[in-house]
Amino acid sequence: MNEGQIRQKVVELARSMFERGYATGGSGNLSVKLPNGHFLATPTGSSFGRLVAEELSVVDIDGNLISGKKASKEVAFHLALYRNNPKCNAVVHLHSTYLTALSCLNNLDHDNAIKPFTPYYVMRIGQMPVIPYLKPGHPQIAQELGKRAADYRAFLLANHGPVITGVDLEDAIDNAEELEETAKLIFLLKNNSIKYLTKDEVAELSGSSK
Ligand SMILES: O=C(O)[C@@H](O)C(=O)COP(=O)(O)O
Ligand SMILES: [Zn+2]
Repeated sequence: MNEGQIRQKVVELARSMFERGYATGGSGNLSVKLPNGHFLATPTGSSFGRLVAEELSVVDIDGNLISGKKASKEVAFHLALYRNNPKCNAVVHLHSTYLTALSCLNNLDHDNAIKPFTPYYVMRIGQMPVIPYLKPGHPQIAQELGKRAADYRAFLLANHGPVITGVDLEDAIDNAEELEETAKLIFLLKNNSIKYLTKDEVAELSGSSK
């Protein structure tokens, strides 16, 4: 895909997420690596439902604005993920309802916020570490994500929401949507005794990609 096609894809997929309730208002941001090594990112304050292809921000790996509107306040953490994980070619950050609700719970396991109970969580995400609460836009979020970038595909920002990566934009969005559905199941199942996957069942799935 050339840059023009990638811009159209960003607008179309972001709108689809907005229309299906994965993003609301002006919350969230996303970015994708361009063929020339720059990054296309959503402008700060933009809504996933109303992105304009020509207005998307282009930044270099150091966060310098190359063209378009001022980039998301979280662009530094997107870049930290690209810098530290060569397999990462797209990043999505959401305030999706169930993952954000999960991010507000006390006593989360900070190594893995979701104990596996469905195979697709293991295949798509594996483990999701929790990043202690920091104000949105805080530069330390980038440091915390950068340290863990090579080992995980998704992260939960405490009292804030998820950050999900992918090998391309579709992959990152599919990961995000499936992760949100997994979080929804946690709340649906909350008064029931969950049969978690056993260590052997998780091990059997861990080698398989989605
Ligand atoms: O929660 C926040 O303020 C940001 O993390 C966010 O989701 C939207 O910020 P922008 O991408 O700068 O609009
Ligand atoms: Zn946010």
